[in-house]
Amino acid sequence: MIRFEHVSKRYANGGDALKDISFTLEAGEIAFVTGHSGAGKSTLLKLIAGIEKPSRGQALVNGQNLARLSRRRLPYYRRGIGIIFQDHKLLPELSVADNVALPLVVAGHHGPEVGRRVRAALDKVGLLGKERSTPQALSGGEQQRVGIARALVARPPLLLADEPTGNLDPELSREVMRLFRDFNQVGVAVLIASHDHALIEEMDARTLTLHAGSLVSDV
Ligand SMILES: Nc1ncnc2c1ncn2[C@@H]1O[C@H](COP(=O)(O)OP(=O)(O)OP(=O)(O)O)[C@@H](O)[C@H]1O
Repeated sequence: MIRFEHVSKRYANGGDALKDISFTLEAGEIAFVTGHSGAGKSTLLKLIAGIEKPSRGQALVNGQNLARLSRRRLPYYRRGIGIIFQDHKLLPELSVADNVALPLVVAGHHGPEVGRRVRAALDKVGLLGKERSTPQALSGGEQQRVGIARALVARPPLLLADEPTGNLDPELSREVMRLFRDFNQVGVAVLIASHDHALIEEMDARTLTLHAGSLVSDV
């Protein structure tokens, strides 16, 4: 699913955010990316999401060479990736159901199939019955679960999560992690950037550790 070979990233006005990173993530695998603030976690996810381009090395994701990803192809490439943000980025003026439906609508789906898939995604995260609510009417944990439903509604084979539990208490964090495990168990590859060591230990999953842009351990 992901193959990085000697990948480096230097921002135009900065130093090396990533240095000579090599790793693979197989289809259906789950792994954490950890490291202190500024270690390069978000940069790694941004490369995979096609938000930034690698400066050196070869990065392949879902069969796409990221250095050759054109602006025109980007929307198609992105459909293969579900992305979950710490601040979930839900649109406040839309209902929960319409927020979750967005990736399907953008991909050109319409009609009853959209409603059916939105309900199935909300059911998976335990939020059936909140379809007509607005995001503001939900708790932080519920909003995060709406973000997860939206990331997964189009059934992407790869899920990226950047500090998905940053704003949640330990119990809700565990719940979100259980959801990731469930999706992983049905074959979705999951890569989670987090600095929550307690949670990472509890999950007992593969962990890539970055330090000042270098990959210092992969266990
Ligand atoms: N757009 C940018 N332009 C220039 N430098 C950047 C940019 N984005 C990140 N950096 C730098 O790249 C390095 C890695 O940043 P990154 O955000 O990937 O780290 P992180 O591990 O995700 O940190 P945090 O846990 O604080 O989010 C940092 O030194 C940061 O200042």
